[in-house]
Amino acid sequence: MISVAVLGASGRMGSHVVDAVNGAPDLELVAALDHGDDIAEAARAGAQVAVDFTVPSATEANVHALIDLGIHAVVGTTGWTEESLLRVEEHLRERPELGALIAPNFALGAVLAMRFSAAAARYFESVEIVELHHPDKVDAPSGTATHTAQGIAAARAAAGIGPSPDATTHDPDGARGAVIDGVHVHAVRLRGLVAHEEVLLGNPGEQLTIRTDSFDRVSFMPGVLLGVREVVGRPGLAVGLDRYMAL
Ligand SMILES: NC(=O)C1=CN([C@@H]2O[C@H](COP(=O)(O)OP(=O)(O)OC[C@H]3O[C@@H](n4cnc5c(N)ncnc54)[C@H](O)[C@@H]3O)[C@@H](O)[C@H]2O)C=CC1
Ligand SMILES: O=C(O)C1=N[C@H](C(=O)O)C[C@H](O)C1
Repeated sequence: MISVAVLGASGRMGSHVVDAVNGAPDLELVAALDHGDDIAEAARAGAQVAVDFTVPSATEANVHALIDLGIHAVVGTTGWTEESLLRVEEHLRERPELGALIAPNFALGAVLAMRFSAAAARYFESVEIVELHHPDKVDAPSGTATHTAQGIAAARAAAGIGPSPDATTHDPDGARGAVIDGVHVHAVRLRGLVAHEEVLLGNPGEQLTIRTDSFDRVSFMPGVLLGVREVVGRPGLAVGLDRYMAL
C-alpha cells in the first residue's frame, strides 16, 4: 500500500486525484491539502508520495518542502523552467532515496502526441502548435505546448533543420503567437473546452496533423496513478511521464 497526499485537493485536478486515489486498491489517501494548509501535515499523516496540482506560483516551493519532508513528488502543475527544474534536481541529490516526477501532461494520448511530434519534426519544413483550453486556465501557453515545442525544436536542431519558413515582417498585435525555441505556439481559450493540442507539420503539398483531446479530466488519472506507483522506485528527477513508460 502506498500512502498518498494530494496538494491542491479542492481544485479541478486535485479533486479528481482524490477520487482516483480513493478508488485504487493499492493506494491510501492520507492527506488532502489545499491553499492555507500546512504542507508538513502530509508528513505527519505518513504520506510516502504527494501529488501536486496547485498553481505555477506555488509548485516549486511545494516540491522543495516535500523533499525536505522526505516525500516523493508527482507534479502536474505547470510553470516549470529549466532553472527551477535544475534547482529540484540539485535538491534531490541531497536525498538520493527520493524521486520527483514533473509531467506537463498525464493523459496518455498527450504523452504519445508529444513523442510522435518530436519523431515527425525532422521530416517537415514547417511546424506550428495550437493549444486549446478552458477559459479558467491561468497560464499560457500551456505546459504541454511548451514541452511539445521544446521536443520538436531539439529534434529539428539535432537533424540540422533551420527555422520554419515565415515571411512575416509586420505583426504589431502578436498574431503569430508565442515563439518557444523557434516554434510558434497559439493559445485558444474557449468555454466548453478542457485540454486539447494540435501540432501542424507542413511540407510542399502535404500536411500532418497530430491532435490530442482530453474531453474529461478523468483522462489524466491513469497517468497520475502510474506516476504515484512508479516514483517510489525511481530516485532523482524525471521530467515527462514518458520517462516512466516503455516508449
Ligand atoms: N500535468 C497535467 O496532466 C495537468 C496539469 N494541469 C495543471 O495543474 C494545475 C492545476 O490545474 P487546475 O486543477 O485546473 O487548477 P485549479 O485552480 O482548479 O486548482 C488549483 C488548486 O490549488 C490550490 N492551491 C493554490 N495554492 C496552493 C498551495 N500553495 N498549496 C496547496 N494548494 C494550493 C487552489 O486553492 C486550488 O484548489 C495547473 O498548473 C494546470 O495547468 C491541469 C491538468 C492536467
Ligand atoms: O490547465 C489545464 O487544464 C491543463 N494544463 C496542463 C498544461 O498546461 O499543459 C495540461 C493540460 O493541458 C491541462
